[in-house]
Amino acid sequence: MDSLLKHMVDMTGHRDHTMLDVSVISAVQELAGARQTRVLTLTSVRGQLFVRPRAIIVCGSPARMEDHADPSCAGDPISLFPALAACIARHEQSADQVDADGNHTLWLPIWLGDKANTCLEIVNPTPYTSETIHVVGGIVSVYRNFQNLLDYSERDSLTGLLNRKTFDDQLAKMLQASTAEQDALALPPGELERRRHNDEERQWLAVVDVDHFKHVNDKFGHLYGDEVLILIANLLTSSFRAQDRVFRFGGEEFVVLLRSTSQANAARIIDRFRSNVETHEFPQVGKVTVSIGYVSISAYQAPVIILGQADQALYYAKSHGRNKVCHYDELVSGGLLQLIESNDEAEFF
Ligand SMILES: Nc1nc2c(ncn2[C@@H]2O[C@H](COP(=O)(O)OP(=O)(O)OP(=O)(O)O)[C@@H](O)[C@H]2O)c(=O)[nH]1
Repeated sequence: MDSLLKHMVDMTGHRDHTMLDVSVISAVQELAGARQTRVLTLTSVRGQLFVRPRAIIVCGSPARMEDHADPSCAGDPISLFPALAACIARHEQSADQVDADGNHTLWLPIWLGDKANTCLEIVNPTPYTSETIHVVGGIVSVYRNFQNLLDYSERDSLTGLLNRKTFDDQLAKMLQASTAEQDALALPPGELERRRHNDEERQWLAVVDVDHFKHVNDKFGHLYGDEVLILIANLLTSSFRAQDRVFRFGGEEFVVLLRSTSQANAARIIDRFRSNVETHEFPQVGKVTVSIGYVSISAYQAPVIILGQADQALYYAKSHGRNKVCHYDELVSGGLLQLIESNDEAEFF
């Protein structure tokens, strides 16, 4: 019981999804005496569910997060896990299976309403006792409640998108990934960006701002204004990939982090979203447009500089007709904007 309490205190002491994952699999591993425990992410891509491990603990080793060579890959199709697929389809609390080697696998989806984005997977050479299932079930309930709380603090209450607080963490993670790539190639700072060609994959940041939104509020009232923001949030979520991240920055401004794509693709994907908004019929309000500024993310630039560059491109779009997408680097190389220097002083603006 002491051990259970210790794990509960540890799990509920975190304010971060990664640490919570590590903590929950450590607890389950020890209390179930399992051979291996994993946290799986369940992602829906165009109606198909995919399974991707995000944390793992193997008996005798510490828990660790799973690294993925291709962050844009959603994982394996759920059809490779037939027992889990049936469990999700029937909205059940657990599924189990014994494989040819006699290993028992137990899956416990974490249901939040009618969606399960996370699942625990426990593998054991022997069947689970009812006491083990009972204890693990209790941990899963605490995990679910705590995930719910973390989600609540990370999301904007109007649109359900990630909020500004979460943006700082996510951008830092993307910059770290970019730095790791540079370090792996043993290149001096900035060299990776210099060597890149237009068709190479990079990370991107786009700032999206609704055009003449004040006019929407003034003419139709705040409730219709709010509805426009919710519908634009839905268009953002459906226009970008599950691996990209969409944030509401406040007011009528949104930020998108696009993972690993070429310049041509980034331009195409971002313009497709702009066009999706332009062609959407907003109830009562009719037509609404957005302006967008975007920039590639460089590991050696401060977040404030990256945001400042995307903002400059956005303001260029606003002052040149709106309903436009502008690429910061293109504006600079075309002599239409001045380069923002990434020196230490600039960070303080
Ligand atoms: N309904 C609603 N309005 C909001 C919210 N947050 C900010 N606003 C309004 O958004 C409007 C933003 O107006 P401006 O900054 O002048 O920008 P704009 O009218 O979109 O003009 P441009 O950006 O130049 O195209 C203001 O009227 C704010 O009151 C919100 O959560 N809901």
